[in-house]
Amino acid sequence: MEERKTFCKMSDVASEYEKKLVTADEAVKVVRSGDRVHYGLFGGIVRDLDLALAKRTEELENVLVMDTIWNYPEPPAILQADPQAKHFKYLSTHMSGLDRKMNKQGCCWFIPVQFRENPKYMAENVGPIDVAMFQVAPMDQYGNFNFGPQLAEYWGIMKSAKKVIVEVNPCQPIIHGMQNTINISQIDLVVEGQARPLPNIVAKEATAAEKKIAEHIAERIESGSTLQLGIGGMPNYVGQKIAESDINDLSVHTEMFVDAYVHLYKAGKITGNKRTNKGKMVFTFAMGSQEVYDFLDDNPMGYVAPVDYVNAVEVIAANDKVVSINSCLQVDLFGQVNSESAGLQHIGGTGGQLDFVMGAFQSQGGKSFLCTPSTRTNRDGSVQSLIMPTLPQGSIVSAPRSATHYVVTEFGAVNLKGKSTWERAELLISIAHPRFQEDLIREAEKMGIWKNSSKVQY
Ligand SMILES: CC(=O)SCCNC(=O)CCNC(=O)[C@H](O)C(C)(C)COP(=O)(O)OP(=O)(O)OC[C@H]1O[C@@H](n2cnc3c(N)ncnc32)[C@H](O)[C@@H]1OP(=O)(O)O
Ligand SMILES: CCCC(=O)O
Repeated sequence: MEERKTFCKMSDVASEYEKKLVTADEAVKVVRSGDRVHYGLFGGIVRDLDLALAKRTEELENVLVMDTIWNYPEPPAILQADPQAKHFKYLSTHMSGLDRKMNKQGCCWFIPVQFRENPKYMAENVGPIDVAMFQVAPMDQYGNFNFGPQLAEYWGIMKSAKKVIVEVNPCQPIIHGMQNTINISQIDLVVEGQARPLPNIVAKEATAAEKKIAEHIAERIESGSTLQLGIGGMPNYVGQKIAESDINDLSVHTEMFVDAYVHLYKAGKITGNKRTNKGKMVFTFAMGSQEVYDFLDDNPMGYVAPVDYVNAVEVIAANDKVVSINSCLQVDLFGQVNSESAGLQHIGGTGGQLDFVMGAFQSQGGKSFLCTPSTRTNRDGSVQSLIMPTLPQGSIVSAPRSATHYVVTEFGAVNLKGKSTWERAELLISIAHPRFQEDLIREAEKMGIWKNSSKVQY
């Protein structure tokens, strides 16, 4: 990005806005064949600009378009216009269910990332970003546009962006925090988009196994903890269990802000009495129901910050009793955790899972929990154990065995830190489904990681 003035004089703000204001169709004319375009993050991904770019499909070749998680119900307009990916290649640094579907159809690719490092990848590694587009709230009297409840790697993207286009969405809430606005002087073009509510992500109801998992975790949370909860029915149910318990004096330092925090706040459980950013609920993006966005709107307790701050291991660890709760897909008997793939099929990125696993462990009195139901019923009706001897071919190790702290299934929670290979095998088998335990013991014996065997049996 060329050097830009940081701020506009207040008297210039309105005229600068008028000069830069164009329609979506005019704005996307800056995109050329071969360009790399960023579409924005989470609930700030552009819609009107996507529709306008789709109209140019036939005249463009080899345009790379990046996002994080596409959360709208229908695919991007550019891919509806170009389902064979002949003109646009779509790339995601995480992937939602819909991104996964597009991936299976061959028109969406994954970029593996460690979430805290995303700003640096965007600034220095992906190559120049020719056009960065993202949604913002309407401009204020000082010429600043609020990014809404998503910040993560925006400033990294801005460092390498040659052109910056904002799509104003009056439904973007105003979020308090650090580096949470961009000035009109830092923007090339402004498009006034439609007022579109942010994606309403309602957590699934927790299953019976997830409820048991949540209970095992809630038993291990002490008053005075700082929480990081992931997405889904299980973390939400943990929130519900805490709200009903006598656990008190909780704080929030989390990657993603979800509904559970609103419920905990309403139950009087959040005091914000932690060491860093006292009184603030710190996050790098919010994704939840409309209640989350309404709660955070102009709420001085909310504090959005860049992901290289929020997810930095030392920043997480600076608070005491950090409790990190995330889901995974499979765990092997060494304690290696796969949260990303079913064999070769990509499911979702690891995001900030490892950042919080490491940060929580380093925090005084901290704990991280990686959770999975003990079994999965496949489409053909067969049941498989998700505690397995080794991860299947093609699986991704998201948390290495050296990092894994607590693993939780509906049968209990075990702490693997400092444990030998046979102790790990024993602990993990103790929380596997009973119908698979004998098989797992036999496999552990063959692998040389059972107490009475120290040699691999070929
Ligand atoms: C966003 C945050 O959580 S912030 C904190 C840190 N980040 C993370 O922890 C990221 C890593 N974790 C994740 O991405 C998620 O928690 C996941 C993918 C592990 C689980 O997410 P959930 O929403 O609980 O999974 P869900 O049950 O909806 O399954 C998602 C997909 O994975 C498939 N799947 C789930 N479990 C398995 C499994 N054990 N084996 C194979 N496939 C599986 C499902 O079939 C589904 O596929 P489909 O939508 O293509 O049919
Ligand atoms: C994009 C990051 C989301 C996650 O951590 O899962």
